Amino acid sequence: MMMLNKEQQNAIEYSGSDASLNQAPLLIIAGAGTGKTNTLAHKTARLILNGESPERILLVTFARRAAGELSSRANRIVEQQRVKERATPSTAQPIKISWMGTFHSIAARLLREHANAIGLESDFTVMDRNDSADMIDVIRHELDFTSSVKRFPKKKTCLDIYSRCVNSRQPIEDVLDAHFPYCRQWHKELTLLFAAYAKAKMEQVCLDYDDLLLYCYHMAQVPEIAKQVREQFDYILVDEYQDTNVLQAGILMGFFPTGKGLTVVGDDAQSIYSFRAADVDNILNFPQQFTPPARVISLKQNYRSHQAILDLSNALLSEGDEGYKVELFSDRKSGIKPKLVSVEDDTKQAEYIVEMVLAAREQGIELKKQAVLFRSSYHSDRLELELTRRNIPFVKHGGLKFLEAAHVKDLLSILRWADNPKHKISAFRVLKLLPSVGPKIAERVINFLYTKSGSFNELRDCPIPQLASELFQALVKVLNAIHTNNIPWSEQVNSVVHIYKELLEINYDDHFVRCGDIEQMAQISQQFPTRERFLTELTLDPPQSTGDLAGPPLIDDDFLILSTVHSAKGQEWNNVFILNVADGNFPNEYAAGNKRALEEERRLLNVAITRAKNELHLMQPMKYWVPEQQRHGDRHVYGAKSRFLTEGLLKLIETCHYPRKELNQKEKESAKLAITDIKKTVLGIWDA
Ligand SMILES: Nc1ncnc2c1ncn2[C@@H]1O[C@H](COP(=O)(O)OP(=O)(O)OP(=O)(O)O)[C@@H](O)[C@H]1O
Repeated sequence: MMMLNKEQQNAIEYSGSDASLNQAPLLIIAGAGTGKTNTLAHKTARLILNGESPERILLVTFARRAAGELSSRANRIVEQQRVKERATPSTAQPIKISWMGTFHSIAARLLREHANAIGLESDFTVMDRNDSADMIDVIRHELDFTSSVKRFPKKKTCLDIYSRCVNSRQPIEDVLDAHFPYCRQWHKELTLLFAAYAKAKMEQVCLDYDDLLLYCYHMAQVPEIAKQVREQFDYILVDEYQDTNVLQAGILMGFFPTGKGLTVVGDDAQSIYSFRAADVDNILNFPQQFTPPARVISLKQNYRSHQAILDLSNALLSEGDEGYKVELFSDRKSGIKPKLVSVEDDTKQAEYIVEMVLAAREQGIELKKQAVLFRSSYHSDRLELELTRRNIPFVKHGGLKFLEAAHVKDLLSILRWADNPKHKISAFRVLKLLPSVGPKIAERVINFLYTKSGSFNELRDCPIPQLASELFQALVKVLNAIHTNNIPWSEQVNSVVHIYKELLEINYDDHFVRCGDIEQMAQISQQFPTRERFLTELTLDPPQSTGDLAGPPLIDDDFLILSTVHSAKGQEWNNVFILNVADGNFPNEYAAGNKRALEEERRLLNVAITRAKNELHLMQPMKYWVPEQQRHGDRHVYGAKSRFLTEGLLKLIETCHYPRKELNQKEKESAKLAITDIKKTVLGIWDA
């Protein structure tokens, strides 16, 4: 078992739950790679080994994957310890912490448990973001906001505004002023729209992501319920606290106002979710919320990267405005200096990466120990082409989600509709899969169901075009059987798959390809104990691919990792390449005039840098491709040197050009300046 350092040990042993000692809650400020996950796993294991009941531990993580990882690590530690104590293999069952998951999934469970006390139906459906946007879209039209000459904000923008208001608990005027100034004129209409949206969700017994937190926040302020929840848990461990928003912090404070048994872990220098209204002040102000203030333990020893990489991270953060709490150090004092590689364009960028990745593999570093990180999903387009051409396997994280594939959505819609007959959006989607059924007929069927108070059985008498009749009757049978739980959960998805395969064939030319996903989905569903848990968890934290839920791929599979920086959080690789480190991208052009936004960009680059163990390559193309720009269509943009790469940082980096050419002394001097701004200026003359 690995040796824990002193700070890790202190954090693990600090209980924080002994009221007689007037113990304060605990804040662990853990810099990148300092063993945050490890410390939390040890802390959980220690509680179990001390005889605490797993049932009374609440574990809140940022993503479902992190919860699973934490629990299996804690299990391994408990197992090792038990074996050590008895010197024989343990026969005890693995520990099961049933109350673990994201804020959203914990909120959903608590709301269902206390639904009756707060006037909520316990069988509410959780809507995903696309469904929410679609519902808003319908209401926008119904309210006739879209027929005016001036363009009303798009459905996704409306949803973003709504979401910001809810998650930041700010009035709509303030949100519009701060984040959507171009929508200010629509303030009245948006208010009406959001009121109608809230009402429609209630009528259809649906909660969206933001509602889960909003309802839970209000529930946490009800003293009787807060007391019950408080008495249910002795220990509350919260990971990635830097990415919580005020609503999430309010939920914690509402349920656990004294902070007894509360430990939160986070890194102020990795807060990168302000677009979801995350507020870095939550972690900075945490200690002062309590009397006595929370105890703070900082983890500074980084076990991931060598010192040259940490020097770069420390320098980047020290030039920021926030006064970050932790300066990292490593025992590995020597290592290859990070590289800044300038290339002509994204074609050369891709060539360089392929060359370096293959060379590293020759030296025994597997592909999956190397990663290419980027800010936006499309940045890897050119590289993906090159990898495919050269037959180099890769897996991409972030970007289009598996659940967004049309056929997977269809399947889930059938199940969701069966679960909640009032779920109009799912009903609409499912009915339109039937031959000869368009929006009008679908609407008629849904209204018919409403008049029959939601009993699927009654739908058998609903008039339907001849061509759809047989499939419709079969569908109604399945919906009814599932809704009434006439067939057990273990068979429900299979019965949906059975009927859906016929619909798949009618609706998609490439149905053979899609069939595999559908069968996998049926398998995956069996990892969840109930239909409700399956639908809720999948909606809240969609897997990126079926592989995400199906467990690790085969041992001999090797593939390069491509990931957005946001999806790379919490991970590490031997060699890391960061694409398009240029102004306009790192930092993003929209952040340029805003101090707080600029700081978040700094943290984003920091997250990317601190994923690397040994080699770090910052790629600096002079121009790179940007598809579908609103005003310009596809085009190349010219990347000027990133403003984060100051003189101070450049001293810590080795700069080079690819393809390599020998530079004379004069060229070396001028290369340091990376004078690409001139091209940008010249082009800028013609910008509208
Ligand atoms: N005490 C220790 N001794 C040796 N290695 C350690 C120790 N603690 C953690 N590590 C190793 O350090 C690496 C980083 O740990 P971990 O992933 O838990 O860090 P983290 O704080 O969650 O990082 P980040 O916030 O950057 O994602 C892992 O490879 C882990 O095994």
